[in-house]
Amino acid sequence: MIRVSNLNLSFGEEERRNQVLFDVNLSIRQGEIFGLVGESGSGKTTVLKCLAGLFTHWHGELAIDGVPLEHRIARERCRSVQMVFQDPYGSLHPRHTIGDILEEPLQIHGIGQRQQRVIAMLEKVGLNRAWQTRYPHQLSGGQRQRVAIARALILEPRVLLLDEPTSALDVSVQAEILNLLSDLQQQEKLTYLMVTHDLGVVAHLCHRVAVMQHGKVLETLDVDALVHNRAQVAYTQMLVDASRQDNGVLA
Ligand SMILES: Nc1ncnc2c1ncn2[C@@H]1O[C@H](COP(=O)(O)OP(=O)(O)OP(=O)(O)O)[C@@H](O)[C@H]1O
Repeated sequence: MIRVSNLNLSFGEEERRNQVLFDVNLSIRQGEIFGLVGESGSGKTTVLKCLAGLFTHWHGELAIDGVPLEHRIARERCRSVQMVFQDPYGSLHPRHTIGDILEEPLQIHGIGQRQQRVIAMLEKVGLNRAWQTRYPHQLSGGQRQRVAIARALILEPRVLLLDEPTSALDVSVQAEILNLLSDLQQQEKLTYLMVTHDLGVVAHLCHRVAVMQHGKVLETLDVDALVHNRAQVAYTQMLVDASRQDNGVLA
């Protein structure tokens, strides 16, 4: 469903050139929830941004559903791939109502029956039609992230790219949003590629995971193997041990 082949990306020119991705390879199946973990700065978000078309100067090959992605953002790509960002405070326009925020992508893509679609989508994410007239600042962090997820799904994409979707939320709200994402994935038969630093989230939600360090994928493994100490690479084992010591989520 998602294929990333020999993905390389650098920022800056000549002596300021900084290569941040080195021959990244990933192959994610239809209906899979695939995690990307690794230390800060290892390139996880950058991989998502290449797939979302937010970076276009990459080298290599990217494909969604067998269709190669071009080095520009194409309208059709928005229909098949959407991204949800970490910070629901920054990602919603503060002066637009929730109804406007959800309707805008439908308008841009010339899709009809917008009212019905907006209301149906609000209900899917656990809100209702009354939320249409509210503004982002009137919502809690969890409610904003529900709106961000609704906006990502309103064009009925098949792939969601999730960048730390719960890390800006209170612990009590994180589980709610993870459960919502899990339910939506099953109902809509979506494929997720999710960046997280939280191995507890990986254990709870993901089927497989790739471990990144310094812009490279060190290994890809089943979550079962991760949880049961069958990682091949010492760095992965170190992440697992650190997670166990921190909060016991993988204990
Ligand atoms: N627009 C940019 N210009 C220059 N360098 C960038 C840009 N975006 C990212 N980088 C660099 O690319 C590298 C990888 O960043 P990236 O955000 O992908 O890491 P990450 O693994 O997602 O980290 P984190 O978990 O902290 O979000 C970092 O060294 C970062 O400084």
